[in-house]
Amino acid sequence: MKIENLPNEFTDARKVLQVIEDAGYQAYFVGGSVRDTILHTRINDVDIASSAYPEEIKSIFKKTIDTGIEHGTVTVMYDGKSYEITTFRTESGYQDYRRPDQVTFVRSLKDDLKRRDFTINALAMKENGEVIDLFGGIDDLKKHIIRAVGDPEQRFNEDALRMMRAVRFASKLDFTIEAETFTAITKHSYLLKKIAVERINVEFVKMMLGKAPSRGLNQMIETKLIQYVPIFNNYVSNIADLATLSISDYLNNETQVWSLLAVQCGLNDDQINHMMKAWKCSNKLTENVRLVVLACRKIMTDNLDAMTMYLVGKEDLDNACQIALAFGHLVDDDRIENEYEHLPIKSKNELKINGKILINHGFKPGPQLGRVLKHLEQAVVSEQVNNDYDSLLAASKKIINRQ
Ligand SMILES: Nc1ccn([C@@H]2O[C@H](COP(=O)(O)OP(=O)(O)OP(=O)(O)O)[C@@H](O)[C@H]2O)c(=O)n1
Ligand SMILES: [Mg+2]
Repeated sequence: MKIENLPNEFTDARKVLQVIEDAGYQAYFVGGSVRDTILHTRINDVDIASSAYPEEIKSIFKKTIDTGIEHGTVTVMYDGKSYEITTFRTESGYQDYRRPDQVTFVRSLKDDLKRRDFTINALAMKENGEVIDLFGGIDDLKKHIIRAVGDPEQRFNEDALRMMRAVRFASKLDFTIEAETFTAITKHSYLLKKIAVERINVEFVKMMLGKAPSRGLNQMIETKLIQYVPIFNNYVSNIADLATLSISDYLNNETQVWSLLAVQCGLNDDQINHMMKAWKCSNKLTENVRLVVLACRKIMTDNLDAMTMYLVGKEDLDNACQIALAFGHLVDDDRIENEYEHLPIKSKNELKINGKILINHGFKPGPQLGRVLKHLEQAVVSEQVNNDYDSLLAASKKIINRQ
């Protein structure tokens, strides 16, 4: 196969391949970028592999950075852009099911491709668009199949994360997992215990945001991978129920993914914190998920009030609407957006009074002042007090007298 019009992502990188070839070595595009070009889908990153050893790459280009030199990766700066170039390599050892004990640089493309995870990822492409397909990757792309390169058991023993990658690609592309590969995952699913949660997280979220997340979830249950991921091992029936919904029509981002799961598993705030910690998600993301879940539950019980909209904010309100839609709730998102737009204020900075002004009016600095401002915020949002200086000052005095 030869691809005539390479996507723009390759335009500059082609020059780098040419420079390496002119120096007498081989260089190819490898991995996801070749797969996605054949599928006509968006390319994530362009990886380059070469027969040149790292030291040789460094002697060809003026400016390089030793990114992961022990694994054979050098970053090359060329015409103001950076490119990661990895020497063809084989790997051996894998005592810990995630890292090779030894990486050996080789000159043969075939040796490099045969240690890769799936046939659709073991394609290489020359600078001129010619695709090298040594393991039937193009055929599998056509037949919509995820198939391990060579012996699937060996591939999963080398890196157990690849089992999650299989369900990720099956969902992302809406492909089936070939029978032997599927059986090998079922047999080795327990090895996922060895893998850092951060790496599982990346694949899991990509799976949920794929074309066929229900397929991915069902495969995680069938292969028992679900038993070896945090939290959801205790919610298998909730996950099975989730897989019956057409969630892919609604999910667009990571916040939605975790919020959907939290609502489906009926988690409270403490449990959401626990889930997010167990999956090593950031505090910021956790905060967003708590807000989205709060809003989503109110939307689904037709209880959405001004203060919740204010607290949650526009972006997460939109996320909450999407989750409610995914659960089949009829959501009038235009109405909700309109109500949000008409809130008297969107943030406390918009209050026509602040701590400093109140202090000038004789209020004492300290926690009590903070409470007064909080009250004012609530009163303005729920339209009990107008957002003007005089009304706010009067309301502040009333609040202080009450306390
Ligand atoms: N556990 C892994 C991870 C990666 N790879 C190989 O390294 C390539 C690049 O990996 P990565 O960027 O993680 O995946 P992509 O296939 O490029 O997918 P994405 O579009 O998400 O970048 C893969 O195509 C595959 O050939 C592998 O064999 N085993
Ligand atoms: Mg990639």
